[in-house]
Amino acid sequence: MHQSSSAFRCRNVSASYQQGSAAIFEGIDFDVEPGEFVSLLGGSGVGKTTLLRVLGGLHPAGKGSDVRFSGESFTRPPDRVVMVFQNYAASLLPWRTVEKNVRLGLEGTMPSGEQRERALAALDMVGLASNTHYYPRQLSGGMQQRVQIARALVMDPLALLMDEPFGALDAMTKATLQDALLGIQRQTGMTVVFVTHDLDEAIYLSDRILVLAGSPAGVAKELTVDLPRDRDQVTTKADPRYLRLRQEIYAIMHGSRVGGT
Ligand SMILES: Nc1ncnc2c1ncn2[C@@H]1O[C@H](COP(=O)(O)OP(=O)(O)OP(=O)(O)O)[C@@H](O)[C@H]1O
Repeated sequence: MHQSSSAFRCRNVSASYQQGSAAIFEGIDFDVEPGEFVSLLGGSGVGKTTLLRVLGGLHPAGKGSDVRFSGESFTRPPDRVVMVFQNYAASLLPWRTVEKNVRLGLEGTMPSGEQRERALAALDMVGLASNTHYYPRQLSGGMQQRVQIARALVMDPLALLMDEPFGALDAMTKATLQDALLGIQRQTGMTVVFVTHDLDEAIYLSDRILVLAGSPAGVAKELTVDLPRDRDQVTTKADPRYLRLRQEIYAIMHGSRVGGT
């Protein structure tokens, strides 16, 4: 898996659900650099999922929008841009083993041996190398979400678009998967755009955070997370810079100012 000149570029991006109806968001401008981890953070209904779907070519951007991946505009999902959804349980096929679920996207594109090799490599990355023959019903929620991530990784993505992938997991499992994701990103160099409404999760994972707010929504704030990489659930979250960012973002999301900055 390799890094290339892939990145998102958004200018004046808007979207709505019906022609002529009010925009969910408008005037959105941002770039995502190759290998960067960017979170879209905001309250429920602000439009995070819709924006992610626009980046993934699954929802049309409004008139006058300019959305590009690797310098190219698109109207369908760009090659090697892969989505990971929150609802992992519903998207695994119960009659297929873990390995067969992961191979799904490769079928018909390469010989069986190669599919298997790639599936096993992806499962190894998410820590499921010894569970390849399990069926989804034999897996915990966290393991099912690991399978989903492996299913995305097997496509050799340049960019992963993740929609609250850990939203339904307990705190412990969530923390473990956050660290697994950071490890995978370091290893692959892929670009990640991550939707969450959990500000701690956004700070812990990201290089940069875009806070969406308003109706129609816009980018209320763009913050660089100046915390060292090699993050750790305990020490990173005790870092004064982490706490300052947390305070600042909380104030933006709750419409008040904290600390007078
Ligand atoms: N299929 C749809 N048809 C019509 N309106 C929709 C559709 N999907 C979402 N919306 C509306 O678009 C707005 C943004 O929804 P979206 O799911 O993008 O927000 P979100 O920030 O991801 O919310 P959440 O955090 O609750 O998932 C909401 O007002 C929602 O009601």
